[in-house]
Amino acid sequence: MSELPAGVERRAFDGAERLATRGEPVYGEPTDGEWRAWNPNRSKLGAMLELGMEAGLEGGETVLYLGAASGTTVSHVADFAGPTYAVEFAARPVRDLLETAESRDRLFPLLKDARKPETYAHVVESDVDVIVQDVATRGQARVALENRRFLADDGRLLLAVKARSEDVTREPSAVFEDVREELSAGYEIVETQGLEEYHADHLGIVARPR
Ligand SMILES: C[S@@+](CC[C@H](N)C(=O)[O-])C[C@H]1O[C@@H](n2cnc3c(N)ncnc32)[C@H](O)[C@@H]1O
Repeated sequence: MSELPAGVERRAFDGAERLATRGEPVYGEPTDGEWRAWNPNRSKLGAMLELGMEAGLEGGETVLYLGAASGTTVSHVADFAGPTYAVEFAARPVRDLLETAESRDRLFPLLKDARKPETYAHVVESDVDVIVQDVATRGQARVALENRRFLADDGRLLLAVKARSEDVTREPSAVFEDVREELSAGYEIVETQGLEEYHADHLGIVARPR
């Protein structure tokens, strides 16, 4: 089991041990004082941590988060990380994301398309420590490759691949194999693990830039 980053703890909520961060609640999750439970069923990164994947997070990192939606996961990230740039291209969830960011001064929502990194390259600092990606769109490997330019040489990609977003008709394992293959053009894969305990047909990938 890899260690949890500083600022993420296992704590008891109603008698059950759960991951938790400190911050304002966002999606109706249980709280205990300033701690809020991190629901792995609603968060691929939460599932990756729950499963003990080698995310390499220590806390305080600079993060580029792709596919932030309304902020369920990125709010937890901004609770323990440093500057957290949250890219989401759908206007509606970004409205909620902006609200989430009000109580988090290290969270920077960006209404941008993750396939067009040149449109936010002037905002996101270079050499980020971590890219977290959960875009649920076709071309997930390409998105990771195109955003690699932001990642420090010793940085990490924490990627959740949704098989059905690539092709609903194919076997997830075949889709995952293709994604791994395509990713290898720019990344060395450190670890993969199926997330099905929490998210059907999703693969968690930890990778380093080549
Ligand atoms: C599964 S949801 C993300 C959930 C979120 N990561 C969480 O855990 O709270 C996928 C999101 O990716 C967004 N998305 C898909 N393609 C995108 C793109 N090219 N650029 C930015 N966001 C994208 C969708 O609008 C959607 O909100």
